[in-house]
Amino acid sequence: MKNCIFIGVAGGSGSGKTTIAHNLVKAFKSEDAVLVEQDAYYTELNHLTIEEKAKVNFDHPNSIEFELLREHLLKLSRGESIERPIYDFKTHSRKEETVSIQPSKIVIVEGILLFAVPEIRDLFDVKIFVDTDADEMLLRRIERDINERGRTFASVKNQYLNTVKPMYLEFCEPSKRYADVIIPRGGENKIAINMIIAKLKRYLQKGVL
Ligand SMILES: Nc1ncnc2c1ncn2[C@@H]1O[C@H](COP(=O)(O)OP(=O)(O)O)[C@@H](O)[C@H]1O
Ligand SMILES: Nc1ccn([C@@H]2O[C@H](COP(=O)(O)O)[C@@H](O)[C@H]2O)c(=O)n1
Repeated sequence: MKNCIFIGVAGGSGSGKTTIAHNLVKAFKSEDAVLVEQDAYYTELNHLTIEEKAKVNFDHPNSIEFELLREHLLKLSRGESIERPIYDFKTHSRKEETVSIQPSKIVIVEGILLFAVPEIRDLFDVKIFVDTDADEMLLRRIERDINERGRTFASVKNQYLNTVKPMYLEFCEPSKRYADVIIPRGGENKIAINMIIAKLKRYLQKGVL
């Protein structure tokens, strides 16, 4: 018997997944909803130099330790806590420390490839796809990667053309077909976010979606 419901929030990089996922979590008491980010599960690449790491295709499903993510989600569903890794985008590696995440009635998971991997997709009770225009996603990514992830414009441009865009078209965008709800325009779509919150509040009161 599952002790929680899983809400998956997928969409392209820069589409607004993190913003939406945080807005959802914020609407509930801290013991009722938790967030697990797919980004925390990027595979450790200790055998590579930082220059080699920067060239890795981080948008292919093989770059993420989905087995560990699945194991952690199943633990949460059994009412057990997890130690979620912490990923550092500046060094392309996992930190030594972890974050303890307690089991909760609502578990929100966000990430670009959640619906592209059947073993993960199948866990979700509700699948939300954040659908934002490619030009807006790219502009947000350029700003964020330069300001927060220690990148240059040239590195963002090369990565976008070589891996981000082709992998989005191959894996992420086609996975939209599995979504139950598609949210246009991303993080600031308050009407869509409030409708989902209302549905989840009803689930907490009545135990049904
Ligand atoms: N609707 C929006 N309008 C403008 N900027 C936004 C919007 N939604 C998100 N952003 C900004 O774009 C960047 C990427 O958003 P984020 O939610 O982190 O996307 P994702 O998790 O899909 O990569 C962040 O800096 C965020 O503040
Ligand atoms: N070392 C890394 C690992 C991942 N990325 C990029 O992150 C994107 C996914 O994160 P979002 O928050 O944008 O959903 C993905 O597109 C990877 O290219 C990276 O640049 N470096």
